[in-house]
Amino acid sequence: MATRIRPSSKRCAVIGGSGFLGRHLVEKLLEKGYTVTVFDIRQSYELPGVAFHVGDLCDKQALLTALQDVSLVFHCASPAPASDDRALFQKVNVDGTRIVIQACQERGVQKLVLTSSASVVFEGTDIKDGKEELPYAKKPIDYYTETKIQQEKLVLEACDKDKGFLTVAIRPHGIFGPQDPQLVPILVDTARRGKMKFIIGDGSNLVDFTFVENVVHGHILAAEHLKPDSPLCGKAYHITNDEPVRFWDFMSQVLVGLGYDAPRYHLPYQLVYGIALLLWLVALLLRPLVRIKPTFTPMRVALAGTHHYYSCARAKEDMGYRPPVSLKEGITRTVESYPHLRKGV
Ligand SMILES: NC(=O)C1=CN([C@@H]2O[C@H](COP(=O)(O)OP(=O)(O)OC[C@H]3O[C@@H](n4cnc5c(N)ncnc54)[C@H](O)[C@@H]3O)[C@@H](O)[C@H]2O)C=CC1
Ligand SMILES: CC(C)CCC[C@@H](C)[C@H]1CC[C@H]2C3=C(CC[C@]12C)[C@@]1(C)CCC(=O)C[C@@H]1CC3
Repeated sequence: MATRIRPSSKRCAVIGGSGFLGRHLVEKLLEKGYTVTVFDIRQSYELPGVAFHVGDLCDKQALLTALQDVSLVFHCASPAPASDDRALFQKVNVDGTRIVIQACQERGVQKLVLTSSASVVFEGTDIKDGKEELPYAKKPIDYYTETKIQQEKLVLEACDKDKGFLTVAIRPHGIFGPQDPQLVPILVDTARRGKMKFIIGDGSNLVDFTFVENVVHGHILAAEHLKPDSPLCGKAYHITNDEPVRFWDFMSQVLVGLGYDAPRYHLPYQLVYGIALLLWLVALLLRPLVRIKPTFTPMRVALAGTHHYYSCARAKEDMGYRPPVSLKEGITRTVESYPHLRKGV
């Protein structure tokens, strides 16, 4: 009788592996002896031993080809939050994630680890030491968050021990580190245009910024602890640096590290949020004629002016998570990795 040979548990695929988090994850997986396939709409680098499949995750056939003999899938693909494109978020994060789940099941993949976001519970008001039990945001702050909620629900509901298909969601927050295309580049661009002089609110709001290697560590721990009898099945986990920091202190440390002045003048939060909302509406109305991309979007202003930090006690308890890199060390390594963004360069 022919027996089906299960693929090795060290054969994995990283969907979105050409991105910021994806690439760091791929490098660490290789270091740990995994065989890695990357599936992404673009190929942004080359690495010996990594098989690249360029394709759209909405294309099931392309996914089925890439997932052959793979037992573990990390899904960390998403359109960038800044794209603010409702149809694209729906297509990739929701419809595309359904296709990822189907392709995994058809290919006999045993474990699916989703990169979700701690923002799935954020509605623009303070969250202090937020636990995973917090309800999903009823009024998500933007289309990106709205579809990340639906994506996470789809993946967690697909967990089925009887069918041998296990799922878990990692919720990182404010990922930063070398090669990040978002946080530091946007910050420096705003500073170069003379717009980083102001602190929104009183500057005392605490938030999580998480070094990318810690987020990678959380993903790999989750994959390795995800077993039929483990508490991880079908659950979400916050992965943070476990060192909440004042939003404006973090911004100032990065800016000063790169030779720019720290923001100094305070502006009332409600006023800036109102202006950002107005600009966003104007940009939306003018979209058929001209594409305007405001720097201070309502989402960014809300993130800059409220408390939003999360407890990672569940990850500590269930998978022994401890952040390997401190915030101080993470900031130093990040600043050193952007010599081209230094003031005057
Ligand atoms: N950067 C952050 O602060 C946070 C990010 N996340 C999540 O982490 C994940 C990774 O984010 P980053 O690395 O920051 O973003 P990124 O933009 O650097 O990487 C995303 C990757 O997904 C790929 N992709 C997009 N659409 C695709 C499609 N249709 N088919 C195949 N590949 C596609 C992109 O080409 C890109 O390489 C995302 O799911 C994001 O929602 C969660 C919390 C915070
Ligand atoms: C212009 C300034 C007020 C702010 C500049 C920095 C911002 C670009 C970043 C500060 C917090 C970041 C953040 C994200 C993107 C970049 C920031 C807004 C996310 C929205 C990325 C995707 C997520 O899932 C949540 C993140 C929260 C923090």
